[in-house]
Amino acid sequence: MAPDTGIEPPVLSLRGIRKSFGDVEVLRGIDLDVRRHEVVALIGSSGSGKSTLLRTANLLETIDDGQVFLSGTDVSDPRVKLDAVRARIGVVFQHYNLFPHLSVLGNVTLAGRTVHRRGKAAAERQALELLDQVGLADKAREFPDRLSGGQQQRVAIVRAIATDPELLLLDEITSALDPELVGEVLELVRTLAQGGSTILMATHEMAFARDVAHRVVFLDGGLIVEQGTPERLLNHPEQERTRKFLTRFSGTGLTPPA
Ligand SMILES: Nc1ncnc2c1ncn2[C@@H]1O[C@H](COP(=O)(O)OP(=O)(O)OP(=O)(O)O)[C@@H](O)[C@H]1O
Repeated sequence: MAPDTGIEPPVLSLRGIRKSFGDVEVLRGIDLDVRRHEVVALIGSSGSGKSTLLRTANLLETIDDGQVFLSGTDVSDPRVKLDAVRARIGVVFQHYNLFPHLSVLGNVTLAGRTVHRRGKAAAERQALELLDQVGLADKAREFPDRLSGGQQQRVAIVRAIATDPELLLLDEITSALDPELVGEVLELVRTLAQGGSTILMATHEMAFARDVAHRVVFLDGGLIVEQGTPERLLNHPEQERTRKFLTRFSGTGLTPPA
């Protein structure tokens, strides 16, 4: 689905975000918009601040300076209730973080019940529908430790979308998976992207970013160095730093940049 043309405010708008840990300034003034139905891939070296950026978007990390707007509302205003903001954003982390003492159905149902105060029966019905759509209905009564990593991560994604979030933040969601399990998780993200979800994802999967993202953003030294369509940025980077990063990446033999 094509991104919104710009009449509505962006779903996410980061303005002048700065964040330090001790003496180290990890984000040094980040401006970034994500429009409705847009899929934005955040790339950069390990330690460049991708996760920190995602965490500031969800207000899991306090910011030192700047503002975070969600659909036009300044949610970094201290008077805004954090839970209400987080309920509007789905987050999936590298490690699936499923509740081990709850079944798959329990994990997915809990999200709908907590955020939307849905009744148990309605939440379970919706959870089962979602699990069915991703081919995991037969795992509904299982506990997470009986599932493969790929299946657990797909459940984590279903849990994140069970609340109908305005924005999905995906933080290196395939990094902890065995290579043979990566495909099934990426396939689910591709389906969500094609269905019009608004997604900001930190990823090392360049081929996937090229395929699925509308825009790729290269982060380095706490700044956005360059951004553009996947084709432009990955094939014809304008900045020396982007070129170096992509060359280094291709040198690993993992995910060729072009
Ligand atoms: N809670 C924290 N306390 C102190 N330093 C932190 C904290 N979180 C992150 N950092 C530091 O901030 C920098 C950026 O980390 P971040 O995890 O955002 O990078 P990243 O680009 O996501 O890396 P990776 O690709 O390895 O996940 C790193 O130097 C990291 O050590």
